[in-house]
Amino acid sequence: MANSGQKVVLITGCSSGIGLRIAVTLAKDEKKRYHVIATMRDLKKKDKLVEAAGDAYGKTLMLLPLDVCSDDSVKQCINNVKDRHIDIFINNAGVGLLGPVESISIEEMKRVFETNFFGAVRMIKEVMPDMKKRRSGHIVVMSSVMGLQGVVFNDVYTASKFAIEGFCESMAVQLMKFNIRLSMIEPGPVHTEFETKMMEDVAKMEYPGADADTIRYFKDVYLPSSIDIFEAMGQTPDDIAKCLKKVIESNSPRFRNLTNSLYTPIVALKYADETGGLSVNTFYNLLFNFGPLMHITMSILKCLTCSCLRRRTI
Ligand SMILES: NC(=O)C1=CN([C@@H]2O[C@H](COP(=O)(O)OP(=O)(O)OC[C@H]3O[C@@H](n4cnc5c(N)ncnc54)[C@H](OP(=O)(O)O)[C@@H]3O)[C@@H](O)[C@H]2O)C=CC1
Ligand SMILES: CC1=C(/C=C/C(C)=C/C=C/C(C)=C/C=O)C(C)(C)CCC1
Repeated sequence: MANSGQKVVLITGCSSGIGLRIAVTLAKDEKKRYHVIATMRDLKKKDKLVEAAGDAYGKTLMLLPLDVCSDDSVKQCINNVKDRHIDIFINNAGVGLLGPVESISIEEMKRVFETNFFGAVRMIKEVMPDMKKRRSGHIVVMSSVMGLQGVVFNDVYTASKFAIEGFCESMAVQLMKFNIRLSMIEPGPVHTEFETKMMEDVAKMEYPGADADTIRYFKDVYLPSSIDIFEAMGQTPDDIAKCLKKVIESNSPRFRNLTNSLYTPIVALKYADETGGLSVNTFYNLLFNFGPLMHITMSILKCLTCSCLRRRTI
């Protein structure tokens, strides 16, 4: 149970990746300011989290089952929280989807929206009324850089993150009247199971309905560039957890939070040209004209940021 003075934080999708690291980081806060309720849809997957939490498990961290796609599961979980009192709600659960749209069934697309959009909305609907009554609370939504800028062959995933961005942009104004903060975290590539799961799905893909050229652009042009970008720009779940901790500990939390400054110029393109031509053309050139150069550019970038050159000059 939370001590008086401790903030109750509920997080979705804590079986792996970013959610797991956020749960552990907050539960291990040196001043013990947080009582963390880490949730996952299948408690059989708890071992990694429990191990990473160490001594904090059972003290500042507890577990509850929660599937964001189920009304019953969401209600039951929130009803199991003492007085339904949640100070900080972190909506992290999410799934990816990659590939030519022609090859993806509408059912698969709906699953992505069910989790990334309706899952988040279902959670917010459940926790928000109690926050409104108390005139306090902070809702943090794990969006993505793909909630701000579309990325080729990520069409449906991008759409699901744009949807939640639009929802939050509208909600933030109303919530401010109730003294409830709303923040979004917008990471670029992060090394988690998200990446592994998508690559496994891609390896299994047979691309029904897609023509040979589209498959070639996806497999031989997009995928190698994407792997280069993950290698050069990829952050760790710990980077994201630290960024989120700063956001929840700020006196005036930012609404939008890009975690990787290397993405700022990419996102800025659409605001620099209201016709949208600049961003579409730049992305086209980056992928189809400079794609092969991407590997070299990213290797140089990686080298510069890993500080090996700087170390050698000392
Ligand atoms: N990795 C990346 O490059 C980026 C990720 N993000 C976002 O970060 C968030 C976390 O992803 P990440 O940690 O990378 O990926 P992981 O795949 O490691 O983690 C996703 C988590 O979401 C959970 N989840 C999926 N569906 C449900 C559901 N219906 N109910 C409850 N939990 C569910 C998974 O649980 P289970 O184990 O049961 O499947 C898992 O715990 C996502 O919202 C993602 O879109 C944003 C930008 C970049
Ligand atoms: C920037 C960029 C690319 C790829 C971006 C990627 C791969 C982003 C991944 C973001 C993730 C994984 C977000 C998760 O929510 C391209 C299209 C290769 C070429 C053009 C420039």
